[in-house]
Amino acid sequence: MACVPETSVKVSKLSWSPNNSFALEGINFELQTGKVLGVIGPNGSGKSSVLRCLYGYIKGWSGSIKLFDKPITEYSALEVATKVAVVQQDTPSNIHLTVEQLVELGLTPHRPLLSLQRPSRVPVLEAISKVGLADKSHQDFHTLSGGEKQRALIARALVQQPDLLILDEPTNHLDVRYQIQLLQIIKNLSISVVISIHDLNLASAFCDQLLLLNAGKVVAYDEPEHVLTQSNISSVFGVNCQVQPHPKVAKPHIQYCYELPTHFERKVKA
Ligand SMILES: Nc1ncnc2c1ncn2[C@@H]1O[C@H](COP(=O)(O)OP(=O)(O)OP(=O)(O)O)[C@@H](O)[C@H]1O
Repeated sequence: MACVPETSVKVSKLSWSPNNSFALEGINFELQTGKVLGVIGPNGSGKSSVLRCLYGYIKGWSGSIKLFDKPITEYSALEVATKVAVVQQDTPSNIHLTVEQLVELGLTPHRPLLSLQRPSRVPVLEAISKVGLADKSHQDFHTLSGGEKQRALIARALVQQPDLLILDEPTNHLDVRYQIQLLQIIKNLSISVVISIHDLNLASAFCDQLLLLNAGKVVAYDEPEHVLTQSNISSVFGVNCQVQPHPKVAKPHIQYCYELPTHFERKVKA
């Protein structure tokens, strides 16, 4: 039996500077196999850029990125496609496929080249039903609501059966029930997940570890209770809040005081 590496992602000294200014500078973190890492931080702090480096969309970075103990630069495109599934932040608008056809595309990396045989619909229908779109499976993707589109793309990623799932703000179009449901599904997959997320309470409840970024640098990287401190939140996001253990899930829960501090200087890139 193939031995599963303990670490799915290991990032060391990752820097990226488009336009001669740092978008990412000296980023270090690693993700244990089967765990969920939440990437948090204010707008423009570098969350999507970190994710894009991980799935090979951004080139020209420096440092080291290893996926399952192997440098990402040594992977072929097909190897990445079979191991890593990605749900990007922006939902594409030019897909003219039904939900079922779109989700079926998730099976493509696993199909033998030139295979004419239609793959089994079972995993496709299961994934569609998991994200609550069973009644929309024949509807055209481009006619779905924003949240439905996002769930269809997540179903496509699930069908891919990746070892590593990368999700860039997957909850931003979802209502609160679907946000919780999606994060429960992700957690129950027991695969390695890197997810960027704006809702700090959801990040706290569902992520094993958090990477807090500000202006392209790591401010904190640890378990939620050590990252989501009142002082980190107010200094990075510029909001007043109180942090207490959630009464049910024993993770930090943030209550915002809906008054902004009078002095706050947003950090900008170097
Ligand atoms: N291709 C690019 N060329 C130049 N600058 C870029 C490029 N991509 C990202 N940036 C800059 O890098 C910084 C980080 O962007 P990124 O999208 O990673 O932030 P983010 O934390 O995901 O933000 P948000 O929460 O708003 O989605 C921003 O200042 C952005 O303008």
